[in-house]
Amino acid sequence: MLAEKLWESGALLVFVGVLLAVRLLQLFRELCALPPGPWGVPLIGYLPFLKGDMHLQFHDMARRYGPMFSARLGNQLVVVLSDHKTVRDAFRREEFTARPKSFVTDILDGYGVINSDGRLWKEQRRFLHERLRHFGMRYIGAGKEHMETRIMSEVESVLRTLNRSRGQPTDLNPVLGMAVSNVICDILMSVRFGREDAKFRRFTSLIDEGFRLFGRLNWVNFVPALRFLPRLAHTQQKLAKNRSEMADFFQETVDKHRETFDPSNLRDIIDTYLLEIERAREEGRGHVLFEGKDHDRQMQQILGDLFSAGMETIKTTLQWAVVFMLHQPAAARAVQAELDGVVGRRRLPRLEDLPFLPHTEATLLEVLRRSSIVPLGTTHAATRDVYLNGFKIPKGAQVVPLLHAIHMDPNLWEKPEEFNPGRFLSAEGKVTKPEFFLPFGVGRRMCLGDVLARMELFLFFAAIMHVFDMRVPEGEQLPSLKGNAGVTVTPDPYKVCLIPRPLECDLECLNADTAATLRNVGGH
Ligand code: HEM
Repeated sequence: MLAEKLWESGALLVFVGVLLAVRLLQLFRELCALPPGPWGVPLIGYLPFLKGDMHLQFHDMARRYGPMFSARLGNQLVVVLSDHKTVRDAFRREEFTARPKSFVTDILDGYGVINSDGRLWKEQRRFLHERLRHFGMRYIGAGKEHMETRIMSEVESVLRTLNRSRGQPTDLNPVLGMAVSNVICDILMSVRFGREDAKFRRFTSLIDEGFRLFGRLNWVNFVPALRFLPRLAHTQQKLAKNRSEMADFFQETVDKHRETFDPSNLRDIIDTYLLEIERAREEGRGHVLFEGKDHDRQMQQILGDLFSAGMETIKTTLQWAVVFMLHQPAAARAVQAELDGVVGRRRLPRLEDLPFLPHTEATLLEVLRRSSIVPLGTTHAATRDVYLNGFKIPKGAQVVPLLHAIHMDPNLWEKPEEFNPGRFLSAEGKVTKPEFFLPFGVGRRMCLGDVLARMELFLFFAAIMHVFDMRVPEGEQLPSLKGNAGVTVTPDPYKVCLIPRPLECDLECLNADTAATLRNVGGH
C-alpha cells in the first residue's frame, strides 16, 4: 500500500516536472525568438535601469544590442528599431499599424486619429488625407495658393511683431506659437486668435497642461498599479478636468458650426465632418467614418489631435532653426545671400521661389535632421504575432521607430553631430534627400501633416531670415544645443535680438506689397 502511494506521488512529481520543463523550454525558445535585449527584474523588467531621456537611453541600448532590440518595461514588451531599412520594411505592413493598449490609450478610448487603429483609424486617415488636400495641403494644384495666403498672413503678423521689438532680446516662443496655432485653427475650425485673447491663453495653457499631465502618467503605461498612488491618482483627476474643459471648448465650436452650416460652402474640417454625417444619414448608411463611436467625441478628439500635432512640432522646429542659425552665422549668411539673389529686397519669399532656393531648403532639412524633434516617432504595435528579420514580434508588442538614432548614425551621415546643410546638396547644387532621412516617419502611419509642415517651415523661416539678422543678446551665452525631451525635443528657453536688414522699402510697405503680390498670384 505504502509502496503504491510512493509510486503514485513519484509519478505525479515526474509528470509535473516534465510539464514544467516543457513550459520552461517553450518560454526559453520564445525568449530566444525575440530580438536580443537586456534582462530586467521580475514584474518591472528593465524599467528601473532607464534614466534620463528615453531616446538617448534607447540609442545607447541600440549600440549594445543592435539595430533591433527588445526590452520588457513593466507589463509591455518594447521592440526598438533603429535601422532605416527595417523601419521602412515594417511600417509599410498592415501588421504594424496598431497602437499599443496602455493606460493612456485607454483614456483616449480609441478616439481621434493618432491613437485609434483598425478600421476606424483607416477611415479617419483616408478622410482627413483627402480633405486636408482639398484645403490646400498639397504640393501642387488648386487650394495650394489659398493655403499659402493663410500662412503668409500669419508670417506677416510675426514679422510686424518682431519688428516692434527693435532689436531687443525677444522670446520667439509666444510669437511663433500664436502664428502657427492660427494656421492650424483656421484650417480646422476657421478660428483666428488675437494676441491678447484670453480664450487663446486658456486654450494653449490647457494643451500644455494636458501634455505635462500625460507625461507624468507615462510610467503608469508600464506599471498600471502605480495609478493608485495618491499623487498619480490626483494627476488623473486633473487630467480628466483638463480634458473635459478642452472638450467643452471644441464642442462649443462644433455647435456654432452646426448653427451656420451650409453644405455648399465648406469652411473647414469641422464642416466637412458635419457634411459626411449629414450624407450618411440621408443615404441611410451607417457612419463608416465613426465605426459606432460618438460623433461629437470623435470630432473633439480629431481637432485636439491635429491641433497638438500641427502646432507644437512646427513651433519647435522653427525655434531650433533660429538656434542653429545663431550657432552657425556662416550658414545664416549663405541663406540670406541666396534669398537676396533669388527673391530680391522688395518682397517676401514665396512657395514658387522654393525650387530656386536649394541652400535655404537644405538648411531646413538639416535643422529637421539634427533636431529630430520627434525622436521616437509615435509608438506602433503589432496587430498579430509577426516575424521581422527572423525575430518574433508578439501580438500587442510596442514597436518604436528610433528616428533619432537613424538621423545620428555615423554610417549614414558623415560627422552627424555637425550642422552641415551641404549634406542635402548634390555636386550640382540640387537638393537631395537620402532614403534614411525620416523626420516625418515612414509607411502607413507616416505624418499626416508633412506637406503643411514643409510649407509653413519654409515660409516662416525664409521670411524671418530675409527680414532680420540674428544676434545673441549681449552678455548671454549661445543657446544650448542639448534639447529637452517632452512631447517634442525642445531647445532650452532663449532670447534673440532680431535686427532688421536694410530693405528697399520699409516693413509696413513690404507687408502691403506682399499682400498685393499674393492676391495676384492666388486670385483671392
Ligand atoms: C515639423 C513638423 C512635423 C514633424 C517633424 C512631424 C513628425 C511626425 C512623426 C515622426 C510622426 C509619427 C510617424 C510614425 O511614427 O510612423 C507623425 C505623425 C502624425 N503627424 Fe506629424 N509632424 C509634423 C507636423 C505635423 C502637422 C503640421 C500635422 C497636422 C496637420 C501633423 C499631424 C500628424 C498626425 C495626425 C500624425 C499621426 C498619423 C497616424 O497616426 O496615422 N504633423 N508626425
